[in-house]
Amino acid sequence: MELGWLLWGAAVLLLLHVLMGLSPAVNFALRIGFYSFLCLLASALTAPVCLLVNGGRTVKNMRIIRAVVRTFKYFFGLRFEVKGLENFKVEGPAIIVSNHQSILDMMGLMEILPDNCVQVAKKELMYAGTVGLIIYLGGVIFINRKSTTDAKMVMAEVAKSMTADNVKVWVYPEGTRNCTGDLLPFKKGAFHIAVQAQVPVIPVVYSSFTSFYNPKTKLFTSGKIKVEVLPPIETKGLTSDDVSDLTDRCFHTMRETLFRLSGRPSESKKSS
Ligand SMILES: CCCCCCCCCCCCCCCC(=O)SCCNC(=O)CCNC(=O)[C@H](O)C(C)(C)COP(=O)(O)OP(=O)(O)OC[C@H]1O[C@@H](n2cnc3c(N)ncnc32)[C@H](O)[C@@H]1OP(=O)(O)O
Ligand SMILES: CCCCCCCC/C=C\CCCCCCCC(=O)OC[C@@H](O)COP(=O)(O)O
Repeated sequence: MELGWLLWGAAVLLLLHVLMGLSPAVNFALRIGFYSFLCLLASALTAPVCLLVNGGRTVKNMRIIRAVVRTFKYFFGLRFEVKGLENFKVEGPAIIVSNHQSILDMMGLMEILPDNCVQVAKKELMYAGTVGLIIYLGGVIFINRKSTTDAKMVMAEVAKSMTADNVKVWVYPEGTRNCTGDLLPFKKGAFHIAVQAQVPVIPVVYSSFTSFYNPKTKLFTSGKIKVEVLPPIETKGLTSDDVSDLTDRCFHTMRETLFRLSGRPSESKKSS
C-alpha cells in the first residue's frame, strides 16, 4: 500500500519534471498556479490564527502574515539582497512607495515590511477568496481605482488616521503591475497623503525581475532580487502645490536606482 503511494508520488513528480522541461509555457503556468495555490492555502490556514491571536482586522496581523509569506521564497528559489533597512527607522508614520512588477511582489514586500505598516490595494483584491480575507484581516486599505473622488476620500481619511494610529502606509505609485524593467509614470495619491499628513516618503526599489520572470516570454526560473530602501524625503512645510514636484523627484530617484540595481545604463549616461 505505502509502496503504491510512493510510486504514484514519483510518477507525478516525473510527469511535472517532464512537462516543465518540455515547455516554458507549462513550466510558467505550473509555477504561477502553485504560487496562487500557496497564497490561497496559506491564507486559509493563517486567517484563523490571526483571529485567535488578535481578534479581528488589525495591522498587528501583518506580523503573522509576514512570517508566513517569508517562507515562500524557498519554494521558488528566490533570493533577496537588501540594503538600506536603517532608512525605515524614522520616528512615527511615513509613506513607503515602491515599484510593482508582479503578483510575486508580495514576497519582496513581506521580506522587508516594517512593523505597523499597511498597504493600499485595489478593492477587487477583497474578493480574491481567502487571500482577500487575509488582506482584510491585515488592515489593508482598499481603494476604488475607477473613481478618483472615492479614492481621494479614502486617502484623506488615511492621512488623518495614520498619524493618530502611528502606522506607515505602503503605496505602489505606478498603480498597477508593470514588468518591463522600467517605471510607469507615478500616480499622485501617495504624495498627496504624505503632504497632507506631513510625513516623510521612503522610496523602496526592487531590481528588475526580467532576467528570471517574464510573463510575455513565459520565463520563470530562480533568481536574485536586489532591494534598496532609500533615504526618507521630508515633506514638512510642503503644500498641495508641491505634490507634482515631490512626485517627479521621487520618480527620478527611483528610476535611477532601478536601472543601477538592474545593471541597465541610466538614461543620462546613455545619452552622454
Ligand atoms: C498568508 C498568505 C498571504 C498571501 C498574500 C498576502 C498579501 C498581503 C499584502 C497585500 C498587499 C496588496 C498590494 C496590492 C497592490 C495593489 O492593489 S496596486 C493598485 C492599487 N493602488 C494604487 O492604485 C495606488 C496608486 N494610485 C494612486 O495613488 C492614484 O493617485 C489614485 C488615488 C488611485 C487616483 O487615481 P487617478 O485618478 O488615476 O490618479 P492621478 O492622476 O494620480 O490623480 C488624478 C488627480 O487627482 C489628484 N489626486 C490624487 N490623489 C489625491 C489625493 N489623495 N488627494 C488630493 N488629490 C489627489 C491628482 O493630483 C490629480 O490631479 P492633477 O494633479 O492632475 O490636477
Ligand atoms: C472565490 C474566489 C476565488 C478567487 C481566486 C483568486 C485567486 C488569487 C489567488 C492568489 C494570487 C496571489 C495574490 C497575492 C496578492 C497579489 C496582489 C497584487 O499584486 O495585486 C495586483 C494589483 O496590485 C494590481 O493589479 P493590476 O496589475 O492593475 O491588475
